[in-house]
Amino acid sequence: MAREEEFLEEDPSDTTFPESYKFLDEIGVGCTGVVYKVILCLPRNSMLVAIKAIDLDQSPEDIENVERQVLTMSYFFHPNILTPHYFFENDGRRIFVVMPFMSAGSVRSIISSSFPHGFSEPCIAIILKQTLTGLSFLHSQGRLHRDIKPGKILIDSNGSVKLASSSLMFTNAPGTYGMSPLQKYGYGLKCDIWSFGITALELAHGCPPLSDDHLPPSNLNKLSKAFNDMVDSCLHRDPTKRPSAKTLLKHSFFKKCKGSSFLIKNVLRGLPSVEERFKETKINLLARFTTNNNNGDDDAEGSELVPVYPTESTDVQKVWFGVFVWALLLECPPFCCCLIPCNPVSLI
Ligand SMILES: Nc1ncnc2c1ncn2[C@@H]1O[C@H](COP(=O)(O)OP(=O)(O)OP(=O)(O)O)[C@@H](O)[C@H]1O
Repeated sequence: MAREEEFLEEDPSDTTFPESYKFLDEIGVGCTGVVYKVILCLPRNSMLVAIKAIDLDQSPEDIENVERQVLTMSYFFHPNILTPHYFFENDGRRIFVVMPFMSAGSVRSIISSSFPHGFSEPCIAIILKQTLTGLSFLHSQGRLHRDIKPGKILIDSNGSVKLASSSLMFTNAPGTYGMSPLQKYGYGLKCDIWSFGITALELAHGCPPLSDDHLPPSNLNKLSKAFNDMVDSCLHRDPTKRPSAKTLLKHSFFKKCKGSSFLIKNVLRGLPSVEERFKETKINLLARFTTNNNNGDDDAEGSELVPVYPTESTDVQKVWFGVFVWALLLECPPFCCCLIPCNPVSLI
């Protein structure tokens, strides 16, 4: 029996005590808390897992809402969806979500550490195809993802790719931000396709279309027609004209997709561990923070240094503005159809 299946058969009550776990390292941080690499210490089945500690003080949601969302996520079983094993509350302030440990971490952290100018197209195709397969599954269940981005795409050491989520939503969830246009026009799932297109650009260039000066990277035209055409279709200004995830999977860009071994050889081999990469990110941020704090500011000396953790969330409006400027600068880029006003709601 696979170790993961053994773990799931363990008496759940044993796995919902913090004492059952040994916290090893921080491996990431999100908007709502820190993610740790952890060993489950139960005598029979010790194994590596990841635990996301959702800090309820930082979360806009109340505890019942967070628990309901995590519970919903745990019902989705698909090879390309990261399904949490368990969750439990700790001291009334944090919810620990226990999930499979994806040893290569997120695509965002891989890009930041080792691929600042993006991946080769065969690698992009492997990552995106598995992501899209997971997304297509969610959509077939009538669920929106709402947060497709490289930070939510996780890779394991065997090259398998899983889509993580903190907040899956019912397509007809009432009263939620951005939901009214979705309900009115009935194309809610297509906002995930838009985000998927932006994610594809980020994988190809190492950054989303929001760099400080908004200039497109110099290698923008080196991408194949199939890639540009695929992104183009995702970023269509009219959501009804964007393909569904299922249709997109049939796009020629994914036709000759290579296997996971190609990803292992060309991306994962030699990659620093996820904890080393996170440590490096923190050091870099602290250094940048220190420099900014001391630049021409005499009063900064002696002032208290507060380390700022990187959050991997992107400022949506900035991304859209970035795409807008890229499209203008390239005159007739493949994704010029996304020349739209920078109003998030108009895009959804
Ligand atoms: N299961 C996991 N295995 C390995 N690394 C993970 C795992 N889950 C998260 N990480 C790492 O931690 C980082 C932060 O994850 P997290 O889900 O908190 O980010 P986030 O997208 O900002 O979250 P949210 O917006 O839901 O708070 C990821 O980008 C990834 O590098």
